[in-house]
Amino acid sequence: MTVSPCRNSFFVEYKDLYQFLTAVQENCLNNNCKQFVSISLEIDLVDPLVVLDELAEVNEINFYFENKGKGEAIAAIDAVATLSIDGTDRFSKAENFIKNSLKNIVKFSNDNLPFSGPHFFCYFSFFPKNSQADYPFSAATIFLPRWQISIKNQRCILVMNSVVTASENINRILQTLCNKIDTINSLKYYSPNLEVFPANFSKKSVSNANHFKSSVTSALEKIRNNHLTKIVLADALDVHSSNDFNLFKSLNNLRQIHPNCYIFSTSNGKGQNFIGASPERLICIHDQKLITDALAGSAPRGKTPTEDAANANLLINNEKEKHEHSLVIDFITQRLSQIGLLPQVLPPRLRQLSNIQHLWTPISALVPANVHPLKIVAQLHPTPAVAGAARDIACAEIRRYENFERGLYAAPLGWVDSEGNCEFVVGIRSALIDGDRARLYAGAGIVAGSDPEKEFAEVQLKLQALLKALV
Ligand SMILES: C=C(O[C@H]1C=CC=C(C(=O)O)[C@@H]1O)C(=O)O
Repeated sequence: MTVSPCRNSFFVEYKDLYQFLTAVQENCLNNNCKQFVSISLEIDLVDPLVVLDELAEVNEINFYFENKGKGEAIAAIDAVATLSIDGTDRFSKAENFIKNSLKNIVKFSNDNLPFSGPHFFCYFSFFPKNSQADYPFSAATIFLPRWQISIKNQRCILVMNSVVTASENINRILQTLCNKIDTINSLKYYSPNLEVFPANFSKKSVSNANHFKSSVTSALEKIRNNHLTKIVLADALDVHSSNDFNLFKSLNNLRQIHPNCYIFSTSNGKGQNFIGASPERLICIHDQKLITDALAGSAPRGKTPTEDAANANLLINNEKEKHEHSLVIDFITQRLSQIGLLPQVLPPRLRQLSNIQHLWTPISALVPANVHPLKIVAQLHPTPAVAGAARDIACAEIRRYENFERGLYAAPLGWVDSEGNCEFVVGIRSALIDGDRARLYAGAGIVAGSDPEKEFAEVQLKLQALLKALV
């Protein structure tokens, strides 16, 4: 079998790649084993969201992650290895799965390619086990994608992860890669316009306004009685559209409307997707430098610059909002210290989104090489920005007050690479999409001094920002 030509620069690497695969296969023969190869190549610039839209199949798992502000986007399509589990030890099992898989992966890559090499994509549920029996996602899913397309600094990298066995036809692997590059090269760059059509939606709150407000009132009573100091209560909105939701257009809208949020989407390979635009980074580790966000305390954006500045000023000086925020800083610094890190609290600032602004304090730390990113995720999730304080009491109360499954809402999702780099966000301002149905989720932190009316309005504001993007 001969391999037909594709992109010019691929020829440069072709000989090396052939030799690499032959050597891997020889090893498989000698040791009677199979191995994974992770091949990274630079390709012509393409929008990973377009690739996702064109190449993802309904029956395959996938993941999309974009931060427009950072000029980064990554799409992971189909899986060569997957772990789906639940339970309180889901983070440590995920860590072991990644570590064991990496022992059996051989990399082919030029140095200095961004997002090169194997990346494991992970998403977790808020609680260790979902109580809704037919909730469509496991409490933890970790996968090594078959295809990964990413953009960083205007460079586009394709990663193919594949299995090599003693009997594998190496030319077939190369032909598959070549065909994929050709297909991707033939895709048009998408014009980044907003596509907001007059919505033909019917909407129904899962709880109803009174249920939410009376839960806040009851929680405030528990706060007064010192049962807890903070609880984050969420609301869900069910939306029924006259057509199936268009994920690609909805994600494109989200990235236009929320350029400084993390846009994410993941599919379970059975037709359901979880998507959103989150302002909250759980952790990002790059070259052992960790950064995490304490994000809590909110105010609406103003309609004029003067009103906006007044709202910001009120937020920065509001004792109730500052208390709500400081509980998150205290929790994060304590939890990082417990695993031997030395957290540095950076100067506080505002995170201003299109419709809402938040108190924001980034926290940094150096991560020793022996501390896996998922150990830190396990240590931090859920922070008081999405659960409350004391955490376990708040989580038990959340189960009692909320009459829907949180599932992936407010839980970590992101990627880990083979060098200990990672990025995880908290899946807030999110929606579960199933054909023509969507369930939207958003919440608000309740502390002493919270007003049920205002908290309800804050949640509605967050839900509207998401709803506006759905088509
Ligand atoms: C729990 C959510 O937001 C959290 C993150 C930022 C600000 C928050 C607040 O001010 O209540 C929440 O703690 C959500 O949007 O679903």
